[in-house]
Amino acid sequence: MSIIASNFKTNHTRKSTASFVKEVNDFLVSEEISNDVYIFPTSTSLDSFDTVSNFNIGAQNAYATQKGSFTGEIGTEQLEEFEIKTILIGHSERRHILGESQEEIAKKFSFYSNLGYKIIYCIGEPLEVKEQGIEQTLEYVYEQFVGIDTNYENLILAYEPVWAIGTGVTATNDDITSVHSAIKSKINKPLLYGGSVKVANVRDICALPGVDGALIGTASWILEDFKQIIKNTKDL
Ligand SMILES: O=C[C@H](O)COP(=O)(O)O
Repeated sequence: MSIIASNFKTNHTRKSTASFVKEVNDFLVSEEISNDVYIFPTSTSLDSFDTVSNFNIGAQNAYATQKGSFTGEIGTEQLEEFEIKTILIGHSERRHILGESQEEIAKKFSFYSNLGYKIIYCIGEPLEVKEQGIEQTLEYVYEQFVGIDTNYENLILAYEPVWAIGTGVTATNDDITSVHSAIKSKINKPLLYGGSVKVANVRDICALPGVDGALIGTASWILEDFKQIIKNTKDL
């Protein structure tokens, strides 16, 4: 069954997040949707939300600590206040804009997996690598598994080609299936696709072999679009 996840990135306020989450929850109930749905709000919008069991709220990021002197970061003390047990790790914006190294990412993965968190772990290649071909792409992607326990039971993977994120350029079905089938042949975990997924293409993408759902940014920030995305994949 398709997994649908929304990464709010640096969008929505505490107030708009609360109403968004409530609307999505009501929608899942009224439409009797049993797919797993996730929303990753900003850290400032985390809260104790009242949600059905297949709807989870997660953190976009947190430091590998319970608490301490890590200015600007949050740790498990802040997450546990709201019973958050789900986290995104390895997102390309943290790798490429915020400069997180594979070593730091692996440390974070190890910390949160030891605590049993559900981890959505992101991988994906930049354009210059994609242009070198599928072998180089896979080589690059496999490097992003260094230090990562891919047998971890609470792991979901998300393949997000950097060149497709927020650009409106979705990977072709062939691009997606070739990378997904290669990853799937090595790692037996749910694998989401992310990168310019929207209402118009989510169903086709989620129906591809080796695709277990979608991690969505831009299109998921609009409530009506996110609800439609969930509806379009209800039976997949
Ligand atoms: O985490 C989500 C991805 O970065 C995809 O973002 P996008 O849907 O805006 O391309």
